[in-house]
Amino acid sequence: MTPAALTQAAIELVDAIAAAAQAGGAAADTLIARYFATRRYAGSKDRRAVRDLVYRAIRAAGEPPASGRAAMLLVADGDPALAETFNGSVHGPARTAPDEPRAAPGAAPAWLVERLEDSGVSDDAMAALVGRATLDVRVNSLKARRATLTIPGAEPTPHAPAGLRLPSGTNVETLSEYRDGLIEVQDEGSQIVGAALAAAPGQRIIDLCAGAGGKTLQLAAEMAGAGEILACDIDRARLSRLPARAERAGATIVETRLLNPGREAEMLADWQASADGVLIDAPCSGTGTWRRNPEARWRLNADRLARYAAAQQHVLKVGAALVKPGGALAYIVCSLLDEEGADRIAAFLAANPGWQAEALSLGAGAPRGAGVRLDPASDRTDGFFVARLRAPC
Ligand SMILES: C[S@@+](CC[C@H](N)C(=O)[O-])C[C@H]1O[C@@H](n2cnc3c(N)ncnc32)[C@H](O)[C@@H]1O
Repeated sequence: MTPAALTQAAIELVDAIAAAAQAGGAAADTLIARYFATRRYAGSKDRRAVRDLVYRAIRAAGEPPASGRAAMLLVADGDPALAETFNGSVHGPARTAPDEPRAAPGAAPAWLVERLEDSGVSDDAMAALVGRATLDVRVNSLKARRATLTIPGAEPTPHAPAGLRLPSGTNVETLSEYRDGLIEVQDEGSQIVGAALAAAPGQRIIDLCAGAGGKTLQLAAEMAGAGEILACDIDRARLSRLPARAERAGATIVETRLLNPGREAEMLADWQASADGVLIDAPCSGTGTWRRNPEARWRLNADRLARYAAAQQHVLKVGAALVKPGGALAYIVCSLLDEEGADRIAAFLAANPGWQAEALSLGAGAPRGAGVRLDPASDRTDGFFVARLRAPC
């Protein structure tokens, strides 16, 4: 494909991605894969180049752009070679008109910038939220030690004891260490907050919002494969991926239980007030993971955010009832917004006298409300809020 044709393809894709984000449609990666499935003439180098342009445009435009072309022109303003591809050639974009509008630059839509500012998120952290993510894996201590793994280009992550940072673009799934369950893809921030429960061997632990089990497998490793973990979720597709991952990781103490929304307490009656620890990796807006899905900030609106807060309050209530007297509850969201993090914990503590927030020393992050917050500017991780609460005895 010619450079102009690459630009045109990227413009078409940004159009589709912006429309889908606002209509609750497919994610950018899915749309890019679909686009190329019907354009076999594009080689792998072309696909990489288009994908790179698409993500540069998504990252640059804070508000959903009026068009893919307006977003690409914004990027072209800082890239003369890209600007030259607006040359009116056969498969390329039309020439730029005088005073043609550009998409609005920024880290996020204005209403979200305001909410992030209200949550004490600095300009640097906001800009880093849409930067490029690192590629981190967690060494599975059930099968391996970080010090003895020799993955080309891998460096220990600065804070998480089992983390390795791989060169960007590494195809992890082709590594024998991955196939043999010695490593799992997991951002360093996720490893740091996942350790906040401080689960120990022999304990009975519930991972209430386990999804496909990223943190369940971490808990199993921290527990040295001794004890019991019940991994739950309301999403059948996600939870069904966990048993195969657990088998690969040698995590034999994990059982799964699919919950019906609204009937969680009933379906967990056998675990009421009996868990040593409950991990709640709550459903959230994912503002902390925009580095990986920058179009997600075009997807969010105030109603959705309010629904997340209600869901968070709900899972906190369900999870707290499962903790035994004196047991621990760790609450995590991959968001920097107080309304999903610090405010949810403040509301829980106000409504549940006797519960106490504990000080956390995670080696990263900064105090926020009753918990700790990690951000991509200070910690070079995805953004997270985490708090650990102790149940009354
Ligand atoms: C942030 S994701 C979990 C990610 C996962 N812990 C990991 O480390 O990969 C949040 C999960 O909460 C689940 N969820 C939402 N509402 C729930 C509920 N009422 N009970 C249990 N799980 C719920 C969602 O289906 C989703 O999989």
